[in-house]
Amino acid sequence: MEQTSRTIPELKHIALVAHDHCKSSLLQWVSTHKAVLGNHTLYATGTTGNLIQRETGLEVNAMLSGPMGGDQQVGALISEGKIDLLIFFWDPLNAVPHDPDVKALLRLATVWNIPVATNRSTADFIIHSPLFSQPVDILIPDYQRYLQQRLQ
Ligand SMILES: O=C(CO)COP(=O)(O)O
Repeated sequence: MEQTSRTIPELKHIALVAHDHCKSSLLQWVSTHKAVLGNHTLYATGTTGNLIQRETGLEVNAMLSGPMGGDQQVGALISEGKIDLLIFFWDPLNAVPHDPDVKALLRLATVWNIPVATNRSTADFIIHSPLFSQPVDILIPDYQRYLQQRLQ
């Protein structure tokens, strides 16, 4: 696949997602970094987003709840280049009914090469990275060229 680049802007669009046993951990992380996160545009799956809003007062664009399609909505935004960073505390110790959607979300984040944290220490590394507070060029699939080649 040919690649092109896009710029992750200084003010980022950040998606926040947590499975039920990981929600308290994500809420603590968001509270710790509330001042920084408040400068960015936040998205989340339904329950996670409403809990963040309620507990921290941060404004969050809440999708549907994960099992009802929220993971897929976040994945669609990633495919459209509308999400710059994914913080997804997924639960490695409990099964969820929408496991294919979880896999699909993580897959699309990898396809579109956005930074992903699946646990708290990675989230800490990301938010403390100098790259977090500046514009960053990332390589992404060159969709237009991909389409042109397929239509030849
Ligand atoms: O299930 C989820 C992610 O797979 C999260 O969904 P909720 O935020 O609605 O709990």
